[in-house]
Amino acid sequence: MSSQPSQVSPPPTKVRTICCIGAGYVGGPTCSVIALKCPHIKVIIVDVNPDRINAWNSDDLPVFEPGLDEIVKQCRGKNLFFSTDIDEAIRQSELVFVSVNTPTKTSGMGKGFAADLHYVEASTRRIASVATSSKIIVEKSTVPCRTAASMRTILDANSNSVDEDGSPISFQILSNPEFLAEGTAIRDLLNPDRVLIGSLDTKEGKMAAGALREIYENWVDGSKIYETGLWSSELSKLAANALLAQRISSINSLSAICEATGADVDEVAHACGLDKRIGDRFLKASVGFGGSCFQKDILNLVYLSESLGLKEVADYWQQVITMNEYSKSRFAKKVVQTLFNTITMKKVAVLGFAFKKDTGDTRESAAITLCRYFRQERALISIYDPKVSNNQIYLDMTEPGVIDDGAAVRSQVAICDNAEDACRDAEAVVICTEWDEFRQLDWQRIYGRMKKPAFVFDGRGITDANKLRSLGFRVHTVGKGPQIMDPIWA
Ligand SMILES: NC(=O)c1ccc[n+]([C@@H]2O[C@H](COP(=O)([O-])OP(=O)(O)OC[C@H]3O[C@@H](n4cnc5c(N)ncnc54)[C@H](O)[C@@H]3O)[C@@H](O)[C@H]2O)c1
Ligand SMILES: O=c1ccn([C@@H]2O[C@H](COP(=O)(O)OP(=O)(O)O[C@H]3O[C@H](CO)[C@@H](O)[C@H](O)[C@H]3O)[C@@H](O)[C@H]2O)c(=O)[nH]1
Repeated sequence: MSSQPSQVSPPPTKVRTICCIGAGYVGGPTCSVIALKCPHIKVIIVDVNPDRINAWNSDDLPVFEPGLDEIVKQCRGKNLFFSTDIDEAIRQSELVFVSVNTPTKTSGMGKGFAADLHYVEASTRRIASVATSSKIIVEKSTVPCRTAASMRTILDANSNSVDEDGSPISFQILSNPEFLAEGTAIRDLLNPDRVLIGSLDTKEGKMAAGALREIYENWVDGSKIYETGLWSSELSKLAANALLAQRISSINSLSAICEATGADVDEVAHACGLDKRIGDRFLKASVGFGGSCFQKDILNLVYLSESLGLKEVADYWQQVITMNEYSKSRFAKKVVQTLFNTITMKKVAVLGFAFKKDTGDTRESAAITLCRYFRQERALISIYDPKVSNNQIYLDMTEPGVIDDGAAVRSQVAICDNAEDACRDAEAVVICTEWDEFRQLDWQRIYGRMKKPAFVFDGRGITDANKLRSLGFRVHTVGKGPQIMDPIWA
C-alpha cells in the first residue's frame, strides 16, 4: 500500500465477477442468462431471503419461466451461484446489479402512489459499507426518475474505503432498466428489442457504460444497445410501461362500446392494428391487466407528475388505472347480473389465477379482484390454475387484517387439480387467464356436468363462443356484441 493516497480509483473497465442483489423474477432470470452467455464471468445472485436462495439452489426454482430451469441447471455451480452472503459477493464483484423490489408505498408520504425505495436504499448502503474496490452499480429495479442521484449521494457519503493501492474507491451508477415480460422472460432476455444503458455524460460514466455494453455484446447486437443519459433511461422504463398499459386500457374501453353496440373488439383491434402507425400487438381486450409492474409504475409516474406540479399530466395517466379498475368491476357485474342478480351460494368456477399465462405470478392478477367480488356476493368459488400454488391462492384471497378470514376463505373457496373438476356442478365458468390448455377443454363434457343454464364468461377471448353456444352454453366474451342479438341468449 502506498503511504500517500493517490487519485480516486477509476471504475473498472473489465468485469470478471458480477453480483446481483435481489434473486426475484428479474434478478434470477436476467443474471442466469448473463451467466449462460458469458461463461468467462462469475455471476453471484444474492438475496436476504434464505428460502428463496435455497429454492434457487434446488430442483424446484422459486420462479417459473419457460426455459429457465435448463439455463440454471447448465450454469449453476460453474459460473452461476446463489447465496445469502451478500457482503462477500459485493466485495468480489466489479459490477453490482441492484434488482430489488420497488413496490408501491402503503403508508406515509405518497402512500398508494410513490415507489417504496427502502430496499434500493438498503442495498446501496450495504454496497457502500462493504466495498473495498471501485465498482459499477447498476440500477436494474424500476425506480423514479433521479433515483441514481440519491444512490450516488448515499454511496459517496458512506464509503471511506481505499483500494489495495491506497486510492479512494469510487462508484459509477448506471441505469439499465429491464423490459422482460413474465412468461416470456427467457425469450425476451435472449433476444431483447433493446438494451437501455443510462449513464452520466462524463468520461467515467461513459467508461462504466462501455463495460456494461461489453457484457451484453456477448449475445446482443450492438445496434440494439441504446446509451442515454441517466434520467432519460430511468424515465423511459416508466414511460414504456405506461404506454403499454395505456393500449390495454384503450382497447378495454372500446370493448365496452363493442358490447353495447354489436361491434366485435377483435375485429376493431385488427382493423386498427393494420395501420402501421398503430401496429397490431398489445391490443387484446381482456378482463383487465395485472402483473407487478403496470399499475405500480403508472402510479409512480402519477406521483412524479404531481410532485413536479403537473396535475393535468398526473390526471391523464391516472385514467389508465381507473379504466383498468372499471374493466374488472364491469366484468364482475356482468357475471352477477347475468346470473339473475345473485350468485349467493352458487358455485362459480374460476379458470386461471395467474395474471397471465406461462407464469405462476399472481401479483395484481385480475382473478384476485374478481374472486374478491364473488366472495362479497357470497358465491362458492372453485379455482383451477396450472401453476399457482394453493397456498398462494389462499394468501391472495384472504383480506389482510380481517380476523379469521383465512378460515372463512377456506370455507368459501375450493382449489381444484384440473379445470373439469373446478367446473363440476358450477353455474358459471369464468376464464381469467389465457392458459393454452383452456383452449382445448372438452366443453361438451363440462356442459354435461354443470348446472343449467350453464354460463361461460370469457375474460380473455380464447373460446369459440359459437361452438360453445351450439353445445348449450350461454356465453359472454369481453368486447363481443350485445347478447340481445343472440337468439340462444335472448
Ligand atoms: N417482475 C417483472 O416482470 C419485472 C420486469 C421488469 C422490471 N421489474 C422491476 O425489477 C425490480 C424487481 O422486481 P422482481 O419482480 O424481481 O421483485 P421480487 O420481489 O421478485 O424480487 C426482489 C428480491 O429482492 C430481495 N431483496 C429486497 N431487499 C434486499 C436487500 N436489501 N438485499 C438483498 N435482497 C433484497 C427480496 O428478498 C426479493 O427476493 C422491481 O423494481 C420491478 O419493478 C420487474
Ligand atoms: O394485449 C394485451 C396484452 C397484455 N394484457 C395483460 O396485461 C398484463 C401485463 O402483461 P405483459 O406486459 O405481457 O406482462 P408483464 O410481465 O407485466 O410485463 C410488463 O411489465 C414488465 C415489468 O416492468 C415490463 O418489463 C414488460 O416490458 C411489460 O410488458 C397481463 O395481465 C396481460 O394479460 C392484456 O390484457 N392485453
